[in-house]
Amino acid sequence: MFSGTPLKQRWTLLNKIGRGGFGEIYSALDLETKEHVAVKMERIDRHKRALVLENSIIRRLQESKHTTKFISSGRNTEYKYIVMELLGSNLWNLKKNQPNSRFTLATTIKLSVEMISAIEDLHKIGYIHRDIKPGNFGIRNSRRSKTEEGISQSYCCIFDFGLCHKYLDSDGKVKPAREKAGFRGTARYASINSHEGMELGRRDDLLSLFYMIIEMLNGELPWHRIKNQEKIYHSKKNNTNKEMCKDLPEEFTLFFEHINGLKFEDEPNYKYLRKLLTESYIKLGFDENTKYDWEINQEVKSQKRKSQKLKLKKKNSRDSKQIISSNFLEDIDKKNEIILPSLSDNNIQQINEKQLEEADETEASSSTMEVVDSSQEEADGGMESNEFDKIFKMINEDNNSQSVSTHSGMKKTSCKCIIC
Ligand SMILES: Nc1ncnc2c1ncn2[C@@H]1O[C@H](COP(=O)(O)OP(=O)(O)OP(=O)(O)O)[C@@H](O)[C@H]1O
Repeated sequence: MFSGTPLKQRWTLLNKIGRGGFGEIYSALDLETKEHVAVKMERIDRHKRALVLENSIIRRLQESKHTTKFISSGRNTEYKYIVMELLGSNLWNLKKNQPNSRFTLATTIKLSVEMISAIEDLHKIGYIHRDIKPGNFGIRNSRRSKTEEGISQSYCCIFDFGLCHKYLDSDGKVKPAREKAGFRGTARYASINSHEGMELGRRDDLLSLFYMIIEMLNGELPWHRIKNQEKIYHSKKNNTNKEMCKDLPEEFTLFFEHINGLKFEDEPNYKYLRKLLTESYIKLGFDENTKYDWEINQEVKSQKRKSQKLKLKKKNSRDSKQIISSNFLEDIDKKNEIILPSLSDNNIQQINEKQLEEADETEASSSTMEVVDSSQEEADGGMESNEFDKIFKMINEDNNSQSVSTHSGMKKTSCKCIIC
């Protein structure tokens, strides 16, 4: 599909990382900075020009720390494209990888506070999103959490502005609602107003966010398995917010009540919503050091890796000692003369490194490794090491032992130690 020629002689497309209703997203290499970026493409002949709108919104949102950094845009004979900062996983994929496909309260609240700000920033420039869903929020690599100027940026970013709608007129006033506007968005997260074909306003983005929050916490929404849009609408009507919030801190009910009480033209109180969630976060005993779920998973994984490496190291060390001591005993039985491989620290290290590499590969394909208590391992290994040292010491300390190098590089040792 692509000629392989870098876009503007600068960005070489690598892999497809996303595909949506409006286009395709690729990771690409910036030949100038050597950094990876994201490129969103849309066919030039597409009659709905979502990418043009998206381009304009991303550029206007650059003041916000909750969106991707705009890098460039352009077109070739087949495609229009936007080059932007490459984010990490979207929230849908992150949630899917959690146990029971749900986030903890701490992670959900932290993300929600950021998402409220992202939505507020978009509203401030006069647009509503109309497609708030987990696939449209991405996590910024923490490495990039500061701009070149050193300004700290948000961890959670909003993207995909192809369905946005301008709700403010040129005087900054809310445009009057159309009688019938038609359904917009993704059925699972769309507000009831959208199902009823009403003009969507700022409240509707937040109502979609509310559904997202419930889904992040419960794993799924009551209409999760329903495909038919009409049936989803009825399920939303039948499932009261009270029911959905019943096991959650009361702040979630207050959150819903605030947005549900808004009229089309009303401005949501974003600050109040953030405050509600933050209060609940503090009450639950979390603080700024509380980690996101995937960061904890990462730590557990790396702990497992470390323990596994340690376990292998100990095993290798044990094996080499056993080989040496059993060879030693066999040989001295036979002829009062032994041949010891010259296992210098270096050799042992090389063998260990190789086996550790193999272990790493094995681990990459296995997700169910046991966590080993490394402190216990340390103690076990230490004891055997002493036994090993003892035998070696006996050999080395024997005044009568002589050693000569053979042509194969092995040490031929004539031994008269106390064991013999
Ligand atoms: N800047 C980015 N960095 C990393 N991944 C991205 C970026 N932009 C988009 N993606 C990935 O591509 C997916 C689709 O992107 P986007 O939602 O912008 O496309 P779309 O065609 O409008 O999709 P949809 O029709 O599903 O709304 C996202 O869910 C995300 O996983």
